[in-house]
Amino acid sequence: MLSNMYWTQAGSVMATIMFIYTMFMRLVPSTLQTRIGRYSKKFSSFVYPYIRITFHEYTGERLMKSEAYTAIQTYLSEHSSQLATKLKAEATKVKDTSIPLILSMDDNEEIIEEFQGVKVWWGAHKITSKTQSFSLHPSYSDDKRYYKLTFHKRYRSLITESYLKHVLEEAKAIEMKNRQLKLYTNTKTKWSHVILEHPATFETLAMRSKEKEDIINDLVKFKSGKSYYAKIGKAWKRGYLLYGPPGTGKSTMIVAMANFMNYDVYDLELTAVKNNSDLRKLLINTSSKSIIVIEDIDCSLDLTGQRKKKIEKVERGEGEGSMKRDDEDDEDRGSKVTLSGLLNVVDGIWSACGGERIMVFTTNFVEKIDPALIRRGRMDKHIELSYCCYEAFKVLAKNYLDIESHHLFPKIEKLLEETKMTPADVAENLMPKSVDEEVETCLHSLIQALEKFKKDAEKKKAGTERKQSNMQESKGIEKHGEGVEANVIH
Ligand SMILES: Nc1ncnc2c1ncn2[C@@H]1O[C@H](COP(=O)(O)OP(=O)(O)OP(=O)(O)O)[C@@H](O)[C@H]1O
Repeated sequence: MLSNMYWTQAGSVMATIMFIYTMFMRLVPSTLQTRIGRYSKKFSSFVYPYIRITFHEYTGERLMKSEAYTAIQTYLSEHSSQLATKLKAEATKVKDTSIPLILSMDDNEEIIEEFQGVKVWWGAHKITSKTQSFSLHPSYSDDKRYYKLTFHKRYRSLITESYLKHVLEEAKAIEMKNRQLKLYTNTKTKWSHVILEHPATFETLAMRSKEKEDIINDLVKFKSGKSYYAKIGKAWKRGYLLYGPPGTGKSTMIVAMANFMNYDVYDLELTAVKNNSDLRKLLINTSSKSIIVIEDIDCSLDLTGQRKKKIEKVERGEGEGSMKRDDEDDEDRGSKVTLSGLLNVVDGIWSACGGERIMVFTTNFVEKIDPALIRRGRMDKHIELSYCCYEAFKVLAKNYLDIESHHLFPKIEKLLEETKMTPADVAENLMPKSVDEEVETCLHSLIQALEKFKKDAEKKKAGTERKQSNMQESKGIEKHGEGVEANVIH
C-alpha cells in the first residue's frame, strides 16, 4: 500500500519535470537557453572547480589494454608505495632481488602528489560487473578498472601538457629499469617466450679487453643513433656475424649483448619455418629493442646450386621481380626458406615497422657462408671468437674461482700459448668439483687438461704429417713405376 503511494508520487514528479522541460525548450528562445546553460555551468564550476580525467584499463570493442593505463599503473606503483595507506602486493622477478614485491595502490585508494607546487589527486577505482561473462582473454575480468586524476581547473594546461608528459616519461624509464628480458623461440609462424634470466654480461665474457671494448662502443653508438639513422635514411638496425669454433662463447656473447642493451632475444630457428612468407610474418612480429638471432646459419639454409644462381642474379641486379617469382615457386613446392628470402628480410623489412633491432648470425664455419649474406651493410660487424688466450683465462679465473692472480698463472699462460683450448673447456676444468675444492686443485686440474690437450695435438699433428709423407712417398713410387713402364713401352 505504502509502496503504491510512493510510485504514484514519483510518477507525478517525473511528469512535472518533463512538462517543465518541454515548456522550457518550446517557449524560451534558443539564445536565452544557451545563456542559461552557460550560467548553470559557471555555477557548477564555482561549486566544484576541479577537472577530472579518467583512464580506463581497456579501450575499444576489441578489449585492447590501454597503454596510458599501463603507464599510469607503472608510474603509480613507484610513487604510491610511499604515499598510499592501502596497498596491494604482487610478486615480481625484477633483477634487484632486494625488492621481491611490487606494491601498488589498492582499489578505491587515493593518493595526493605535488607537481611543480600543484596538487593532483590520483584515485584507483573499480566497477564490479553484476553479470558474469566468460571471456577467453587471459587477463580480462568482468571488473572494470580505471584511474581518475583530479586537479584544479586553474592548472589545466600545466597538468594536461607538462604533468601527463612527465608521468608517461617516468613510466617508460621505470619500465626499462624493471624490464624482464624475454627469450622468444619460434614454431612455424608463432613466437612463444620464457623469461631470460641468464647472468652472462660483458664483464664475465672471456675475451681480449680491447675487442670487448670495441663491441661495447659499437653497441652504445647504435643505441644512441636514432637520429643518425633517420638522417642517413637507413633502418635503425645493425647486423653482427659471430664466428668461431664451438664453445668459444658465441651464444654467451648474445646474452651479454641482450643484458647490456636491455633487449629481448628472438632465437629464430630457420629450419622450423616453412617458407619465405612465414619468415616475413615471424619477423614482422618481433618487437623493437630486440636481438634476432640465427644460430649456425651455415646449417640453417638449404643452398642448392639453383638457389645460389638466383642470388648471384640478384646480386648482379638482374631483376628483383624475377627473384620474387622464383621464391613463390619454392613456396608452392613447400620448400624451406631460401637465402634470397632471408636477404630480403635482412635488407629491408624492418624499415616499415620501426627500428632498434639487432640481427646476429652465428657460425662455426665462416668460410661456408654465402658472401652475399654477410657482406658489410648486412652484417655490419664480423666478430671472431677464438680459443682461450691468457687475458680470457683471467676473466674465467675471476668468474669461477674469484682470483685475479696466482703463482700457477705463468705456467697456465705458457700452456695457453702452446695449445688451443676453447673457453668452454677452460671453464669446465676450472670449475670446482666439490664445494670445498681448493683453488690450487682447480688450477692444477686445468694444467693437467692443457698438458693432455697439448700432447694429443702433437700426436695428431705427427700422425697427419706421417700420413702426408706416406702419401707423397707412395705417389713417388707410383710415378716411378709409371716411368719404368713407359720405358719398357718405348
Ligand atoms: N668467451 C666465453 N666467456 C665466458 N664463458 C664462456 C665463453 N665461451 C664459452 N664459455 C662457457 O662455455 C659454455 C658454452 O659456450 P657457448 O655456448 O657460448 O659457445 P658457442 O660458441 O656458442 O658454442 P656453439 O658454437 O657450440 O653454439 C657457456 O655456457 C659458457 O659457460
